Amino acid sequence: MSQKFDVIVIGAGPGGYVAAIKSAQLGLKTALIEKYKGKEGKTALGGTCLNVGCIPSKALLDSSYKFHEAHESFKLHGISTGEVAIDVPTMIARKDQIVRNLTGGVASLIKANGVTLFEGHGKLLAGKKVEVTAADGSSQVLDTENVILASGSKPVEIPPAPVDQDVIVDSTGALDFQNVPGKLGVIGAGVIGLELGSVWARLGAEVTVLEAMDKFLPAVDEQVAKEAQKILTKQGLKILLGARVTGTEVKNKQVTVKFVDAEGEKSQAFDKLIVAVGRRPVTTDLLAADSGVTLDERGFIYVDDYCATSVPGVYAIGDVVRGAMLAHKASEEGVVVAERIAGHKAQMNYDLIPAVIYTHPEIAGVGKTEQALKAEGVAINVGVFPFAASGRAMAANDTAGFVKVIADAKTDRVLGVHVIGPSAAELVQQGAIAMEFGTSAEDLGMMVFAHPALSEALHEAALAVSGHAIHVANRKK
Ligand SMILES: NC(=O)c1ccc[n+]([C@@H]2O[C@H](COP(=O)([O-])OP(=O)(O)OC[C@H]3O[C@@H](n4cnc5c(N)ncnc54)[C@H](O)[C@@H]3O)[C@@H](O)[C@H]2O)c1
Repeated sequence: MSQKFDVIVIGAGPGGYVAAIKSAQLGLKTALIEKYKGKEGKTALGGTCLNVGCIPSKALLDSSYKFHEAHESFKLHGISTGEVAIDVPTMIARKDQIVRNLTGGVASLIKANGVTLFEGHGKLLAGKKVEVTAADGSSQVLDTENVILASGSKPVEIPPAPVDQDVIVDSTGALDFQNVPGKLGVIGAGVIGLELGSVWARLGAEVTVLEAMDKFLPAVDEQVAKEAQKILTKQGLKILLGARVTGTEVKNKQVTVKFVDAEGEKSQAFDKLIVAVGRRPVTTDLLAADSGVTLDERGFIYVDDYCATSVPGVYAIGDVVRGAMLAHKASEEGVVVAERIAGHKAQMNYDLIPAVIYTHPEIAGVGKTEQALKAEGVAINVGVFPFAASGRAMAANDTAGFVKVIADAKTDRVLGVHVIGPSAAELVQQGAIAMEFGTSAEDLGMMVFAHPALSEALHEAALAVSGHAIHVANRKK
C-alpha cells in the first residue's frame, strides 16, 4: 500500500530542507526526497549550497584570506613569522569537514522534526503522486496532498569549454584543486568567477578573468561596481571585459583558451580553467509528461507570486523558479509555501533580498541601485561614507570601500543600501531590516550606533543623504 503525506518535498537544498522542516513544524506529515551523494558515497542533504556552493567556497575564502593576511599584513602589526606556506590538501580537508558537519546537522534536524527522508530520485506524476527511484533502481509511488519542487540548479556548460573536472572545471571542481595552479583562467566575471578567482589568487595563482560583457557587474550599483573593479584589479586579478571565449584546447595538463575581444582574436595558456558562466534550473526527469506542471521559455518551472505552479497543490521554490538564484531567497520561499499549505496568508518581500559577493572587500546590496532608480525617473538623494574615515576600519587595516544609502528625494524613504567594504554583508542586512520597516534616511540618522563599529559607516552614510555627515566633509548641494 502506498504511503500518504500532507507534503512531499523534492530536493533537500536550502529551499527544500527548510520547506520540509517548516511543514513538519506546522503539523503536516512531511516527506523529503534527495538523491545527492557526498564524497563518502552517502546521501548528503543541504544541496549545492552546503555541499559544493556557498559554504565550501566561504571556507576556502576564509582560509586563503588568512594566508594572504599572514603573508602581506602581519608585519604591519609588528608580527613576524617564519616563512608562510599553504598546505592545500589540509585546507581542502578542513573545507570538507565543515561540509560534513553542516550536512550532518541538516540530517539531524530533518530527523528531529519527524520528516521522513527518502533517498533517491523524485518525480512528479499526474494526480500529485510522486515516484521515488532508489540508487538500486527500485521505485515506489507516494501519495500526497501537496508537493514542493525544489530541485535547484546546475552550472551552465558552454561548447567552447567542455568541463572535464581536471583541467577545465566548473564551480564544483574548483573547490577541490590539490595544489595552487600557476596560471588560472576563469570564464565569467560573475559571483562565482570573482569568489573562486579570489581564493586561488590569494594563494599565489596568476588569475585572468575573461568576461564576455563590456560592463563589470552590471546588476550591482555602478559606483560600487567601479570601486570593486579598481580594488580587485589592484589585488592582482586580471579582468578582461568584452572577451568572448571561442574555443579551448587541452594538451599536457594545460589549456589554451582562444577568445575574441575588441582588438581581435587572442589566445592564452592556463594550468586550470574555471567555467563560471551562470547556472540553469534542474528539471531533468522531474516532471512526468502528464504532470500538468509547465515550464517558462527559459526552462524554469512556471510559478505565480506565491510559488504555486499551474497544478493546484504543487509548488516550486528556489533556483528552479524565477528570481535570484540565492539560498536565502529559496529558504524564505520554502517557509512561505509551507505556511500557505497550512492555511496561513504568508507572502515574501521580493524587493528586499540582499545579495552578497564574498570577495575581500565584500560587495553587497539591498533594494534598488542608483542606475535603476534613475532609469525609472525617481528623484533621489545619495549619501556615501568611506571606510577610510572609519576608526574601526582603520584599526582593522581594512579601509577600502564605502557605504552608500539612497533615499527618495521627496519622502526620504530609503530605497537602496549598497556597500563595498569590510563586513558588507552584515551592514547591508542592517539596511534591509530598517528598509523592511519603511525607514527614512533621517530615521537611521537619529539612531544611536555603537562606537567604534563598522556600522557607524551606515549611520554616517544615512546622515550624508541630507548633507549632515559628521566625520566626512559633506558634498555641497
Ligand atoms: N555569494 C552568492 O550569493 C553566490 C555565490 C555563488 C553563486 N551564486 C549564484 O549562482 C549563480 C551562478 O553564478 P555565476 O557566477 O556562474 O553566474 P553569474 O550570472 O553571476 O555570472 C556569469 C558571468 O559569465 C559571463 N559569461 C557568460 N557566458 C560567457 C562566455 N561565453 N564567455 C565569457 N563570459 C561569459 C556573464 O556575462 C556573466 O557576467 C548566480 O545566480 C549567482 O547569484 C551566488
